[in-house]
Amino acid sequence: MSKPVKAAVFGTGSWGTAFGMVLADAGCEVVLWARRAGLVDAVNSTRTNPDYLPGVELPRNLRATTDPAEAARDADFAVLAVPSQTLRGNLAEWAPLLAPGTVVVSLMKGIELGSAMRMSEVVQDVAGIGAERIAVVTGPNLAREIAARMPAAAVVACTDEAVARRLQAACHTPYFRPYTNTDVVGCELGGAVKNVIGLAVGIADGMGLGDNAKGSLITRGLAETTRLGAALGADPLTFSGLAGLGDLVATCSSPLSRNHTFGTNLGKGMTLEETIAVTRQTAEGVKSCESVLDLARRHGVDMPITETVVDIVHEGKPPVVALKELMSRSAKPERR
Ligand SMILES: NC(=O)C1=CN([C@@H]2O[C@H](COP(=O)(O)OP(=O)(O)OC[C@H]3O[C@@H](n4cnc5c(N)ncnc54)[C@H](O)[C@@H]3O)[C@@H](O)[C@H]2O)C=CC1
Ligand SMILES: O=C(CO)COP(=O)(O)O
Repeated sequence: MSKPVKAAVFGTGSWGTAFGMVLADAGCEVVLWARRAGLVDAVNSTRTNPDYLPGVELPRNLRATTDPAEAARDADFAVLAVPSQTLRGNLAEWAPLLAPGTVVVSLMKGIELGSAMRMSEVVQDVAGIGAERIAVVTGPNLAREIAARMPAAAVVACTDEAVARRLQAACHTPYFRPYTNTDVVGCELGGAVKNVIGLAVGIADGMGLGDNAKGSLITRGLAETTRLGAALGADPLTFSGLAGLGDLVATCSSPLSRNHTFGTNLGKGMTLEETIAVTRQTAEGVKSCESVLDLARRHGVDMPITETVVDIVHEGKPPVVALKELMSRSAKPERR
């Protein structure tokens, strides 16, 4: 019998834990790395993650450790599931622990502030490994639904299709259906910008603007994501797939989405401070709206919805004023 695939998951939050379950259900031996010993003890002794996925029973072939070296040892895949803005610092510690053959997998949907780098670029920069050893998992994958083993499709992207296929096999279960893609740039941008559009739709929902506004924001949000992608060399068709439209639909319709909920609270009139205070998990779009806009400006791409989100979230512009400005932009053809 062949040895089981070993996966280390760095980050025992909502998605790290839920994706660890997917890998375990697909037959991998999974080790989660967590910062806090208390959480590691809970995972190993009660087979639950009470902080992030209360009430969900974890598979037997999944355990946790606070020791990154133990997690990384002999791993076929090192899966990264920490907030995007902490990745650089975290990976500086973990990269020396990775074996030369380990494939690094990013679950993160963000753009780094300051550098405007995608997560796979940060991995390349910090770990010094080639693009053929870096993969991305993205798509409409709300962690709580996946942890309940509700059906979903996803994209596993790597410039090396053979590596994408290996990862596909490692995370394919009866309820989780991964498709391969070699357009890493498009897949990462789809995930990162959808969080920003999710904030915009949440704000509109909080303001009670209705479903036409939601449909309009999703579609025009996808248009500006596609423009950015085209400028960065992505395949525009990626954005009509799971990493683009699929993820937007899930995030923008679900009360489980942190970005959508964050936006809804702002749209209802909460201040930024109040909204942050009631948000317990990572809402990536809050920081990444600024780095996405930075990236767009570096490439001369117009992203009016993203700009509006930055104005509301970081410049304190009242949503009603921002809406008026967005609606009174000059008339344009739908495609340009
Ligand atoms: N939750 C979801 O449904 C999905 C999340 N994602 C993406 O996955 C990434 C992780 O998100 P979640 O797991 O949902 O977030 P989370 O907030 O549930 O968990 C984040 C984890 O990172 C750890 N962490 C926080 N700061 C850290 C630091 N400075 N150093 C090391 N670890 C730190 C936390 O302790 C926690 O274990 C994000 O980029 C998110 O956009 C992608 C798809 C689905
Ligand atoms: O990316 C997600 C679903 O695919 C999760 O969205 P939130 O981070 O907004 O919860």
